[in-house]
Parts: sequence; C-alpha cells; structure tokens
Amino acid sequence: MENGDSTVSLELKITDDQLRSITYSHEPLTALKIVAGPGCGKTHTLIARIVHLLNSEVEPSQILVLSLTNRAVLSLRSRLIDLVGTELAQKVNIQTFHSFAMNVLNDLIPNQYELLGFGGTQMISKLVNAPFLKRKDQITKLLEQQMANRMSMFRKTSPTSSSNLKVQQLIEFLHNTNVLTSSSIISQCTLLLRDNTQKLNHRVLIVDEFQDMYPELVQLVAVLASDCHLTVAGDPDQSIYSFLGSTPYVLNGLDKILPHNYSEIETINLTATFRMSLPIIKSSQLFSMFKKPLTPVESPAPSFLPKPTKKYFTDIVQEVDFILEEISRLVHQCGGVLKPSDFAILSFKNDDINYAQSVFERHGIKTQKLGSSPEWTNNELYHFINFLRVINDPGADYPLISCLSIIPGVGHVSLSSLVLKAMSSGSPIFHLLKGVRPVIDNFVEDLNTVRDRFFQYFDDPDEIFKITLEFASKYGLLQAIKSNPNWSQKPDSFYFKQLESIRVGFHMASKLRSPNETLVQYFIAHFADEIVKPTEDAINFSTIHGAKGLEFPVVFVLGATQVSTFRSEETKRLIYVALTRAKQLLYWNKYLYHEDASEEYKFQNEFTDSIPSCSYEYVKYLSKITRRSPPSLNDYQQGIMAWKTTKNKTQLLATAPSKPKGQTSETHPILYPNSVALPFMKLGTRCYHSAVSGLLRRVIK
Ligand SMILES: Nc1ncnc2c1ncn2[C@@H]1O[C@H](COP(=O)(O)OP(=O)(O)OP(=O)(O)O)[C@@H](O)[C@H]1O
Repeated sequence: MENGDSTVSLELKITDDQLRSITYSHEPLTALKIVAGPGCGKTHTLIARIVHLLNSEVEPSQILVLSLTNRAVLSLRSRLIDLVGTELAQKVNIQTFHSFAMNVLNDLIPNQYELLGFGGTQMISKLVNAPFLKRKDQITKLLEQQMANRMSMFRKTSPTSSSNLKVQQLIEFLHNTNVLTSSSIISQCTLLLRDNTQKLNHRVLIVDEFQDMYPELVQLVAVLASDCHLTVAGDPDQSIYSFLGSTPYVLNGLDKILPHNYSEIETINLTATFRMSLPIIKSSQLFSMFKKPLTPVESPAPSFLPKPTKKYFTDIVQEVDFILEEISRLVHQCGGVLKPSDFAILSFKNDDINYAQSVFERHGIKTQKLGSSPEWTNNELYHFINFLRVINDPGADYPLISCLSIIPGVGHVSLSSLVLKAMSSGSPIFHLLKGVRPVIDNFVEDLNTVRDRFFQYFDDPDEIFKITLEFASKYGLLQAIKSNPNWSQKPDSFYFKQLESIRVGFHMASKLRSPNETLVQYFIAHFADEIVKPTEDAINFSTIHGAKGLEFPVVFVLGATQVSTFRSEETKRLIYVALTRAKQLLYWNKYLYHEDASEEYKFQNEFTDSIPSCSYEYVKYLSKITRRSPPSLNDYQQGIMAWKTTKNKTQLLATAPSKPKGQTSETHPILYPNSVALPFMKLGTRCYHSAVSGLLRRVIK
C-alpha cells in the first residue's frame, strides 16, 4: 500500500495454511474463519493479515479489529507496531468491544456514558436495601433486564416503604446519569448502529477470540459485518466465558449469524503449534472436546522432552510450598536459562492466586499479577476514581452518590431520600446535601477546600494523587478496604502496589494528554486501559481467564482447592486453556482426596508424578526456547552443587540474581493515545511510599 512514499513489507516465517489465511480475499460480504488450536498462530496470522491488507490498498482506518480484553488489544497493537512501525499501526482501529461500544455511544449521542464499576454495584446494594440484591452478579443481571425492558418487572418484589428507593426508580436514576452495565453498553451500541452503520467506515472487520463471543457481542458483530469483509479467529476448546453466555459452538454457527447476503464463508484450520512441546500437546488433548489435530512444528520432537508433572496435595499451603521450592530448583539447576518471568502460576480462583502470591512475597520474591484490567478496578480501591471525579466535578450525581455510600454513618435512608429528592426536583444531588447528616456537611466543607488545592495543582500528578487519596481516606476508602472479609490476609504490598499503579497512571496521563484536556480528564477516560507490562524479575500470577492468549516456558496450575475437576465441560476447557499456556514444563496439581476414577486412568500415560530432571542436554535445549545463553558445563555443575548444599532452598530464590549480566530488562511502556501501559516498579517507588505509606499503613495495619 502506498503510505506517503513508503511501502510496508512483510517478512515472516509462515506455514502454508497461515499464508492462505493471510492472503485470503477481503471482498465485501465474504467471511474467513480461522480455526486453530493453542499456539497455532491465530494472533500471529491476524497481524500478518492486517499487514497484507495494508499492502492491498486498504486504508488503515478502514480496518476495525475487535477483541475482548485490554491485554489482547495491547498484544495485537504491539505486534503490529513491530511489523509496520508505530505511526501506521496507530491508524488501525484496534479496540476492545467495550471501548469501541463506549466510543460509538459517546460519538452518536451527546451524553457522557459510563460503566457501572465495582463501586457502583456496592452503592446500589446499599441504596435499594433489597435483600435479594446483594451480589454483584445479581445486581448487574437485574439492571440489564430492566434496561432491556425499560419496564419494571419488580414492583412486587421491590421494597414497599415509602422512604425506600424502588428498583425501577434506581434504574431511572442510573438512566438519567448515563450509567450502563458492561453488557448493556454492547446492546445499546448495537441498537444505535442498526440505524447508523453508514457512520462507520470500516471495510474489514477482524475479530479475535471468536469462541468467547456471547450473545450481545454476536449481535454487535452481525451489525458491524453488515456490508464489509469479516475475518474471525478462534478455538472452540478455549471457550471459557459460558457464565456470560458464550458457547464453543459459536464458531460453527457463524453462517447463521451473518447477514443473508454474504456470498461465502471460508474455513481454514491451522494445526501446527509453535508453542507447546509434544508431551504437553498430548496431555492437553485429553481435555479437548473437539479433538482437533495438533502437531508440534518441531518434528521429530527430541526424545528427552519431559512429560508434564501431576502432583497431589491436601491443601494449598502444602501446594504453594512445593511450587516455591520447585521454582527455586529450576532457576538454580538451569544455570540462568530460566528467569522469574518465565514462570506462571495459574489458578481457577482469584483467592487462591492472591494467597499464592502473598506467600511468595513474604519470602521476598518479586511477583506480578496479570490481568486484563488494572487490579484496583476490581476491588475497593475503585472508590478512588469516584472521589477523583467528585473533586473534579461535584455536580456529577453518580460518582457523588457512590462516594456518599461509603462514608461511615451515611445509611440507606439518607442515600435513597437524596436520590428521590434529586429525581423529583431535577437538581444535582450536590445542591441537596446541606443538613442531611453532619458527616455529609463536613464532607461538603472539606470538598470545597480540597477543590481549591486540587485546581491549584491541576498539572502535578503527585499532588493530584495525594490530595485525592487523603480525601478518600478520610471519607470511607480505608473502612471500605477493611470491610473486605479478606483484607487482613492480604500482604502489605497488595494495596500499595495498586496505589502505585494509580499514581504512575497520573504521571502517564500528564504525558499523554492532549493540549485541550487536563491530566485528570485523560486519566478518568483511560484508567481502565492500563495493564502492566511484565518485567523480567517477577514471577507471574494469574487466574486462568487472565492468562488467556499468553504463553510461558513453565506453568504451574494450582489444584489443591479444585475439588472436582470434571464438574463440567467448561471446567475441562478451563483446564485446557491453563495447560496450553505452557511451552516446556507443566505442573498440573490436584486435590489429594478427590479422584475422578473414571478419568484418572487416562492420565497415566501422559503425566508423570516425578519432577523433571534438568540434565545439561535439556538445559541447553531450554536455552533455545528462552533465547538465553546456556551456562558453561562448569557453571551448570556449580548450580547443581549450590542447590544440593543449600539448606534454605526458598531463600535461594529470593536472592537469585534478577537479571543476566549486561542485560537490562525491557520495561518501556508502549504509549498509545488510548492506553496507559504502566511500568510501575520503575518510576520512583520511594517517593510514592513517602506520599501514601503514612496514610494507609497507619489505618490498615
Ligand atoms: N509462522 C510462525 N513462525 C514462527 N513463530 C510463530 C509462527 N506462528 C506463530 N508463531 C509463534 O507461536 C506462538 C503462538 O502464536 P499466537 O499467540 O499467535 O497463537 P494463538 O493461536 O493466538 O494462541 P492462543 O490460542 O493460545 O491464543 C507465538 O510465540 C508466535 O510468535
């Protein structure tokens, strides 16, 4: 394609099937479906296809690429940048479904829509005081039903006292304040686009991870595909969002989703995997529903590749101790070929992963939690953003009521009567606060003082962060944190690290904002895009959902609390995703007292109960996978000896050199106009501690 006077060229190693997928026609009303197992290069192929499109006179802005998570979007963007450079890659429209839908809503309707976040569901449960509305999923489900029907079905079940806010009034309040749930954002966007598709100018729509499309997303894809070319990629065995309504059969049913005027739908299967060793392929195939043929690109596979290890534990304490010692052994016996970032510990449940991470941190080992949105947006620290928004604009009802809902001493009656008054008078809630409760009067008085300081320092990220944190801490943030039943079990670093990522987010916002917006406006619009780029000196922790699409040389799957492995097909698919994140060494742990007798016999051939040996031959082989120099035979032997003679083996891991000699870790964020990638460990940790440790530590511990 002509881009100024430069031409983009593509030099990649590709298989024949990948080449066919990359160069397949992009005529309007044709579709290409790429079905492939883990590591077969779906993402790799999609990126190469985008480069091919750019070379085929498709303008970058005419390519719309949608995926589910920030992490997937970041990965697609950074891989595209590697191939075509930042300037051209930035022009290709790569977004999550949610940010795309939110942008469409905000472009087509002159309202500032916002997402009902973590704080919102907590606020709602306090506001309506309905016993049937306690859990986040119940609230979200109810709101979605209500928003969809725009009618109250809950008159009978909603509270009857006149001072109570009824559910339908709550819906109206949220509607007036332009608050949407994550799935209603998608459905509202679909409704709008049904009448307005001409406002979008894409010629090609590309959707990655298509197996995870749930009904609302499928409808949006159908509308967006109405007069362009569609390419989708997916793996039915990796469909793990059935709780949102997705099914592994959605790929099969693509023809039923697409408009009738589509002239052809071509399917290309990719079967060569570039990721997993042959023993890992064989073990993971036990969990494949669709039994797709999958072969390693390396053929024949060397005979010394270790089988995955299957270990049994009675509880998670014992299990995590084993993992700690095993990682320490591998790091030392492999003579520098494996670094902490090569290890991933994956689990079914967030609590397990938090526990495991806290044990590692207690031993002084650096860790990082992977996820597709910043961790603090899914816990009590989310309230920080509401305080920030209230300081920035007290007239915004939704963040204001969210803040009021966590102030100790402000109860359901005050909150609901405020909302009802605001609805009947049409005044902003801020104008109605006087005299409601003494604590609210103090809040208003402090808010006015805080706002003076806030606008004085509007361009100073550290001050903005500090002012907001002080104010939020005084009015309920700390109590909200402490109300979490698990707060006392979390390591000291749990909230500190996340606060640090917020503070660094402000720094990034001050660099990335455009001249006509403030750093706070930028931060408010983009905080959810932040994801932490992995660093070399930290071990990775993630839920299986959060590790989707990633790969690591060594993977441990936590299992001691996973009582029944074969409860459902969905669980099998989760296990499949977990096992297939591993390139070389895989540990699948299980709960000792639960035997799935009917299935267990199948594992005998594909797993072993011994730990893999680190022979020199294997270490040299591993060095090719991790692209690090192998140790000399002498260094290797010394590592083995050091391991044998050291008593405290875990301590050995904490003191392991974090970086190979002469090599610096690559922690630079990739800066996109609509994302904030945060290398938070690099930017002034000390300054942050002095800013917040006094504040938080005093109250939390
Ligand atoms: N033709 C190729 N040549 C060399 N490496 C490749 C090729 N195709 C894919 N890879 C590598 O294989 C690995 C897996 O690729 P990719 O992430 O695109 O797979 P995927 O099918 O999207 O995986 P998953 O299903 O787990 O999301 C990556 O490290 C990628 O760089």
